[in-house]
Amino acid sequence: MVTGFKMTSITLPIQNEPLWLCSQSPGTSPHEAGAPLRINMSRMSNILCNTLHTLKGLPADRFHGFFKDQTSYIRLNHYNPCPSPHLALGLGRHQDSGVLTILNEDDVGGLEVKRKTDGKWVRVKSTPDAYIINIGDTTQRRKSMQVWTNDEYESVEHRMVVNSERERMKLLLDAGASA
Ligand SMILES: O=C(O)CCC(=O)C(=O)O
Ligand SMILES: [Fe+2]
Repeated sequence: MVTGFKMTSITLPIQNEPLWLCSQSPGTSPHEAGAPLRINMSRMSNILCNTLHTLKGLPADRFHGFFKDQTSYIRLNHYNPCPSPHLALGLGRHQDSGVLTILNEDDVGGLEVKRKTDGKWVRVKSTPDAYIINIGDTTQRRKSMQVWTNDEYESVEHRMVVNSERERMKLLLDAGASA
């Protein structure tokens, strides 16, 4: 049994004006701290959807109506250091649901994707100022990027490997279409 490892995830729905991310700087209200981030990531997912569709020859606004009552979330994942990283995963293998997920890789690292050609797990390199875009899988059928593009964009299986010494914080945006 692995003891002393904990992964915590906080989820903030975008649509319903819920909780705000806590501000770390004294004197800044949570509202001021959270708003720019939330809006920018939400806008980024719209721009990305349009771009991905345009690249495939689809009209950019083809799916706008699908986001009328969007089910998007911002998530904050926190992974404690794990004393036995070879015995535990921060997050097991999965494909993201929904339309797409936006995240970035920090210098702690640990995100791995399963390469389709040989089934090997490959570590994602940390690239400053770059974002990773995960294509949503088919579990929600009509509401995933893979289905919308007729499998032209395929979702990838991924997992999180933990670090023995350093904690890891990860901010993600899960873009989801109307329920
Ligand atoms: O924390 C990460 O780097 C990835 C987490 C992830 O894949 C997820 O929450 O869906
Ligand atoms: Fe994921």
